[in-house]
Amino acid sequence: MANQNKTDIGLIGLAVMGENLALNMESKGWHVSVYNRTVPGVEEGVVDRFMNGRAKGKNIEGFTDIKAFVDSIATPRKIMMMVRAGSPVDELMEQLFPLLSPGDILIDGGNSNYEDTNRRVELAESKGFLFVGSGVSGGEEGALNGASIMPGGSEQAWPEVKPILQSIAAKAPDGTPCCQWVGPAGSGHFVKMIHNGIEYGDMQLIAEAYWVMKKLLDLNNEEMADVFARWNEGKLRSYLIEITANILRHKDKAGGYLIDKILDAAGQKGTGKWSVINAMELGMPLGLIATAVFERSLSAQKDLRRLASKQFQCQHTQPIYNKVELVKNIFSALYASKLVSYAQGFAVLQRASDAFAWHLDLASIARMWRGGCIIRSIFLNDIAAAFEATDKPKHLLLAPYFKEEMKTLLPGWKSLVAEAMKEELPVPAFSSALNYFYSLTSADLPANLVQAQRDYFGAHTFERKDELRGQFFHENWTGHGGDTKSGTYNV
Ligand SMILES: NC(=O)C1=CN([C@@H]2O[C@H](COP(=O)(O)OP(=O)(O)OC[C@H]3O[C@@H](n4cnc5c(N)ncnc54)[C@H](OP(=O)(O)O)[C@@H]3O)[C@@H](O)[C@H]2O)C=CC1
Ligand SMILES: O=C(CO)[C@H](O)[C@H](O)COP(=O)(O)O
Repeated sequence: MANQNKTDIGLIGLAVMGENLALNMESKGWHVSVYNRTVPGVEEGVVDRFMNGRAKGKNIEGFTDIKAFVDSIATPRKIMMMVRAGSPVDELMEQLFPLLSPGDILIDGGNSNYEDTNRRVELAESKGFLFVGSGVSGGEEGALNGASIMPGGSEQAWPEVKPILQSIAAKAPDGTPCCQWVGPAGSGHFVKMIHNGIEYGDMQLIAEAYWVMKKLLDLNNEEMADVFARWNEGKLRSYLIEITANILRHKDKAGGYLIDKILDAAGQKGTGKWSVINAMELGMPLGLIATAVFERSLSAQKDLRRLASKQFQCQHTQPIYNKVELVKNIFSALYASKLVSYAQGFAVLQRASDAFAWHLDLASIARMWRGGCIIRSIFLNDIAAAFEATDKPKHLLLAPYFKEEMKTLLPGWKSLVAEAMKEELPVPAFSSALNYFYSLTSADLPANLVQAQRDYFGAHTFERKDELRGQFFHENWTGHGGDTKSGTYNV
């Protein structure tokens, strides 16, 4: 009786994601309470605008008082927060704690840092509540019609939240919901962070493909849109390739193409940077995503680039390339580099899973990303299949299918990078991926010299090829050093 007339779920934060998720939930038959803070003179009337606008006539209750909002929800309460990541989540939790009952569930659907989520899961559980840190991807459209949802944290909460979260998730082509339990603590947000890092990589790679077509082939926007649209029918079929074709065709209200009027200074909200920081912490190479992050940073230094461009005139020859052949090579560079990026990203997930005992199911993660999210693409099926194989690959690029793909793509890929370098045209992600591939496939690397240098100046020791691994040696390189060695730990 206590739950009579109460709502099924509460949602806090009526910005683009929260508003659309609330409507999505309602459309799946859930009775929803919504709340947004009111900041006098700054942020007023958000709830009223929603309730009198898109939520009008729907099974949604709006609240501006947080206690009334909490009281309106059936217990155990499920409250999803879709607010700006960082301190707003902590502030909200502090406001909510005194209003909750034991067993209530908080879901953070924002792009929170996974270490914050680790802490919040512990804090909420210490107070008798459950906490789910869930990545949500899909932007405005996904939030409304089906997102990819990556929940982790208090596992006890999963049976309670599963029906709602899976109902609002996208469905993969085989009908499975793109929402499965990821693992404990902040694992859901870690997975979302790597998803976003891969998103950065995909976007940079597509941007480089666009740039080569524009600068070396002199293709116009419609011609480039045709190429992307054609690629979207094949192995590169993906949401980002599809929207790139649409973006290139989009006309500005004032005339001309909008793409040509957008300033080339990219923004970033942190998840790409965190991916790289965490990969470094785990000792894992994530060079393609790092390159994508740094390229956004360099793009933002527009004034400096403008100045530098006047002092070093880059030498582009006239476009004399064979269009068909160059477009084929761009395809090879894009597809092969994308494979490298996903291989790097999944390797970081595996390392994090091992380091934090999360037991991540990489195939399930790949399947979850097939629908709803920004990086959804056809080739995630092949990635899932590779991780599901009985003979699990040590590295994604060593899975039989991808190994053959790389062999086919390599000639066009390296030719494209060489051509672009000669033309002084930046293709940092294509070349970062190629260098990674060359290093990965080199049994020998010049790191012997790095080790010698470290030992020469700091007695950091080295292992020898002619001795068993794990034994560390120091050489008295100058004849006047001592025998004392530095520690052999790696940080
Ligand atoms: N936009 C996107 O494509 C995606 C966003 N996300 C994540 O979802 C979350 C919501 O994103 P989005 O909808 O884009 O909007 P924003 O990231 O702009 O977040 C705005 C919301 O946060 C609320 N907020 C900000 N500060 C506070 C605070 N101190 N206390 C309470 N509420 C606060 C705002 O309330 P107010 O209106 O009062 O300012 C508003 O409801 C973010 O974590 C974002 O990273 C995830 C996937 C995709
Ligand atoms: O999470 C997302 C999609 O999955 C967001 O769109 C993401 O915040 C975009 O990141 P950035 O602003 O750093 O480009």
